[in-house]
Amino acid sequence: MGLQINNDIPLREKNIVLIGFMGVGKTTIGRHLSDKLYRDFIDIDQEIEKLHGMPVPKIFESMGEQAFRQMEKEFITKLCRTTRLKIISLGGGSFLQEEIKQVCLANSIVFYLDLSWDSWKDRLQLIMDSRPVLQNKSLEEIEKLFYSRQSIYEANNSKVSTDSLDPEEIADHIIDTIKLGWELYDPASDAF
Ligand SMILES: Nc1ncnc2c1ncn2[C@@H]1O[C@H](COP(=O)(O)OP(=O)(O)O)[C@@H](O)[C@H]1O
Ligand SMILES: O=C(O)C1=C[C@@H](OP(=O)(O)O)[C@@H](O)[C@H](O)C1
Ligand SMILES: [Mg+2]
Repeated sequence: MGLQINNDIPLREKNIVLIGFMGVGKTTIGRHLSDKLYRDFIDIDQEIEKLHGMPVPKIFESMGEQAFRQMEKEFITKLCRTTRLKIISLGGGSFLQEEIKQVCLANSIVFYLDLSWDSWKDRLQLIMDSRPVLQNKSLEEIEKLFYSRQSIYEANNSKVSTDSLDPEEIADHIIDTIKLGWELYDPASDAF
């Protein structure tokens, strides 16, 4: 069965969902988008952390990755079905779950932050300690994981190549793209 787009939500009110590999900047750029578009920002990892009162690595350690994936699924599914006008940054592994992918594509505008491996590996030290999936892996193993996940992010509405752009430039690019879409496909709406 093909994807069923939810046409009950006006395009301008759809949540904007950011996807991409760990460390590409989903959380950082989501915050910029939220400031620039005057919309609430929801970072799924941070919501799960608040709910359980511990950081993601601790959740992985004490409850296991399976439990974390289940929380991700429940959280994202509910948000996508019940909210509008939000900026939502997912965790890099969430699109591995088919149900999450489907619910995001059906109800929101999905933006892929695409960063090359060469640029990404310069960022590894910044994120290494806070990403349990990267623990105890060699650079070669991480590279394999990086490439093995690229295809899952190809399910998107739009993507931006983020190499050599700073977060503000990336956010501006996303806003330009989204506004063009609004003007083309939802010109009559008075919403934002
Ligand atoms: N465009 C960018 N250029 C340089 N560094 C960036 C950029 N975007 C994010 N970063 C840095 O990369 C790290 C990971 O960013 P983060 O937003 O947490 O990524 P994600 O949520 O995709 O894992 C942070 O230290 C952040 O400051
Ligand atoms: O890719 C992954 O499997 C994960 C990515 C992380 O989020 P970021 O993509 O924001 O780093 C976080 O959800 C968790 O550590 C697992
Ligand atoms: Mg993040």
